[in-house]
Amino acid sequence: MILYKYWSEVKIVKDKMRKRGLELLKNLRNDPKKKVELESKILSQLFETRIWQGTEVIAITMSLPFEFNTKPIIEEAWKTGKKCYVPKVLANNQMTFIQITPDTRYEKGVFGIKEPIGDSISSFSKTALMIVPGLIFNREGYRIGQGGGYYDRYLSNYKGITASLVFPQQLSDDWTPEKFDQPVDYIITTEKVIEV
Ligand SMILES: Nc1nc2c(c(=O)[nH]1)N(C=O)[C@@H](CNc1ccc(C(=O)N[C@@H](CCC(=O)O)C(=O)O)cc1)CN2
Ligand SMILES: Nc1ncnc2c1ncn2[C@@H]1O[C@H](COP(=O)(O)OP(=O)(O)OP(=O)(O)O)[C@@H](O)[C@H]1O
Repeated sequence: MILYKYWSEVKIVKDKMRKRGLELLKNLRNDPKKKVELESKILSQLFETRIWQGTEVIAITMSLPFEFNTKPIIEEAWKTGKKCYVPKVLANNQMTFIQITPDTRYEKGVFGIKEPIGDSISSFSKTALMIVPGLIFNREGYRIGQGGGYYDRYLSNYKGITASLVFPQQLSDDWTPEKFDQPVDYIITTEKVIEV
């Protein structure tokens, strides 16, 4: 961990790391073979965990092309009888989760992220497993996301289990989390599952 002279340096460093994270994900997208190879290793790690096997509900994003492809996870969840929920962005940097099924229709929201059409109440049990997106992660489970604070806000009231799927290059301890940053419970990498 680094000590900062000025509080604002924390934000400056986080912002640099965020840019770096975005850049490395975009580079990985340009090497689809490598991306699929890393993703399938991480998926095998995820599907072996008891947190995956033991949950009946998952909350997950509809991924953008440069992000970890979540489609195989949603399909595996349905195949094994789990319910899936995805975020819908609301006003004031809040979000809610809506259940999807193979029949769900989508519209594009902010950033072109697919969101289910129509509204429905978010309600999933405390035993849900939430797969949390991010750009950079440290070994204590703290993350730097796209910068809206959506997950930090949501997770501050969330009681279930959280895990993130992390490419090797996304792991970095060269930054300091802020007071409001919410760590995830599990970091799932190509080689191992880190319980923080
Ligand atoms: N696939 C996917 N879905 C996701 C996320 C994600 O990281 N990936 N999110 C993870 O959080 C939430 C959406 N995140 C968003 C983050 C920023 C902005 C956005 O409009 N940013 C503006 C201005 C930022 C601001 O006003 O604070 C911008 O960047 O110009 C929108 C959505 C929920 N869904
Ligand atoms: N619980 C909270 N309540 C109110 N504001 C918050 C909360 N958590 C974070 N914020 C605000 O959200 C802003 C963005 O936070 P940050 O830069 O950590 O986003 P991020 O973690 O990258 O984004 P995300 O959580 O959407 O992936 C910060 O300016 C912060 O003040």
